[in-house]
Amino acid sequence: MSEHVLEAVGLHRAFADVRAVDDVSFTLPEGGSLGIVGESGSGKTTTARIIVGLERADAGQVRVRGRERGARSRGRAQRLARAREVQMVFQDPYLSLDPRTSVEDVLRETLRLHFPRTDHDRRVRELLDQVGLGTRAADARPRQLSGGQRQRVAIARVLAVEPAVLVLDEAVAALDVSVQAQILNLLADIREETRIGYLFITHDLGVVRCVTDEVIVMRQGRVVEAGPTAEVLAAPQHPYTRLLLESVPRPGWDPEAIAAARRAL
Ligand SMILES: Nc1ncnc2c1ncn2[C@@H]1O[C@H](COP(=O)(O)OP(=O)(O)OP(=O)(O)O)[C@@H](O)[C@H]1O
Repeated sequence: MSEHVLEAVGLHRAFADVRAVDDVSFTLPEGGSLGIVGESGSGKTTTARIIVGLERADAGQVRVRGRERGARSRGRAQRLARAREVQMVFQDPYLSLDPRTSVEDVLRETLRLHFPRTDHDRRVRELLDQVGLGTRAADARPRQLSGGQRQRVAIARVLAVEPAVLVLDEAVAALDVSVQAQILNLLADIREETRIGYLFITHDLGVVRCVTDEVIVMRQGRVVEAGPTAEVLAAPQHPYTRLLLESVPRPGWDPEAIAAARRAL
């Protein structure tokens, strides 16, 4: 068995004449956390969507625990098994939560689908507990919850599937800074407990610093720098990474300042 829970090898994806993803490779160790950073349009989301299976690659391979992730799965059992390999948390959980379904029912639906023969009462309580939602939240509908609570529900739902890898695409970008910190702490705790591997897609170097062990920096579809997060942030080798670091107005980035600085690069 591979020591890497996730491997991306030579991924390519073009849209017309735009090379959105241009020979991207990386590995994620079991229980590890890898950040993908880069400014808007650098290819982060397309890479994430290929990993999850929402987008096809023109070339390259994605392997989970050493097994190639096929393009299409036939049959229900295969589709469910594939879903258990990689799950995704999006920026806005509101869009992916049904407004009429209570938190508890969201979790029950997922558990029924993936684990029809287990005790769901206990597991629902465990999941709520794991994401720091009280039993009172169990009956709530999404609109009755704050943004941070909704993101906790989205995280509980993906944990219910017990995935090998969690892809988080700007998962805290829409939240207030103090709530961001709570969710990032929660994700760090969950990683320690579950050993699920994280792939963090973000434009925010603060997030990368907080929750990743390794980072890759993308520019125009290519990986321009890769390494341990602490090293890359402390001593960036590529001018583009240095530029990204210099253009960080806390707590996030100002895309216009980056664009202006890039033109001067
Ligand atoms: N479905 C699509 N059709 C055409 N072009 C696309 C499509 N998806 C992405 N692109 C293009 O591919 C490039 C990479 O986009 P991508 O969304 O992956 O970058 P990103 O780094 O995630 O940016 P952002 O942070 O803004 O989401 C961009 O030039 C984008 O316009």
